[in-house]
Amino acid sequence: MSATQQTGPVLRAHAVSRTFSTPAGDVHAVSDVSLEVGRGELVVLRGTSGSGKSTLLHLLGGIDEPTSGHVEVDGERLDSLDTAGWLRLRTTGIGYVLQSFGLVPVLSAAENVEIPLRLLRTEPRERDARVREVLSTVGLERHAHQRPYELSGGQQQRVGIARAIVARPSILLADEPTGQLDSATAATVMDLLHDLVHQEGVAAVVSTHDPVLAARADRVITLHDGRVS
Ligand SMILES: Nc1ncnc2c1ncn2[C@@H]1O[C@H](COP(=O)(O)OP(=O)(O)OP(=O)(O)O)[C@@H](O)[C@H]1O
Repeated sequence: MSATQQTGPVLRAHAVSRTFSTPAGDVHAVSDVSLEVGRGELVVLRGTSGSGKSTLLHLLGGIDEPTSGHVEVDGERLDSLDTAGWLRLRTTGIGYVLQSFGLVPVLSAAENVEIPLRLLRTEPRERDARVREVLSTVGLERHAHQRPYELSGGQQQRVGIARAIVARPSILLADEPTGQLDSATAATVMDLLHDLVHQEGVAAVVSTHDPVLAARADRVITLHDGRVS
């Protein structure tokens, strides 16, 4: 089913749990979490360090598998996808924004942003037009040819966000995307995420420790010892 045909929540987690077996015993990182996120909705995940935010984001994005429960993206269960379905989801279904930006240092801003479109073998003219469009959306049209080291932290994260949305994903996941930024820059990046989510109609889940940033969300979910509190 295509993203545009989907009318219900884009992202659904059904009673997901993730337990890690360690030499010191089982760690219940996420316990029985259910949530639904709709198109154009920005949900912030809050919680103290170790409360399970990263683990839950990994489960929502299919980077890790739940010990029990399941996740649906655009109505499809992640645990039922075949290889082709999985590739489609990883290239066009989910965009990730990383705390450390994750940019390729030898590539320009535009070349970093176009990576997902190259993987999708998008035709060059269409690719260039979309890259220009998203760089403009994140306010970096005049920095397209600069390498990451020539950009500020906030600008680098804007490149990371542009790369995450360039293939028009249904879902945007961001783990502490402002964790390496000063508070003023963090606020502008969070505002950008908020505007993008509404503009692009993407369902977003963003983790942050910062209550000021959380206030910009449409909805806040707080985790405590792996459970929604
Ligand atoms: N691969 C793993 N093996 C064992 N334990 C893990 C693993 N990953 C996470 N944990 C544990 O699961 C719990 C939740 O960790 P998680 O990283 O999800 O928390 P968090 O809320 O994202 O923390 P932070 O805000 O510090 O990033 C912690 O007790 C952590 O030590």
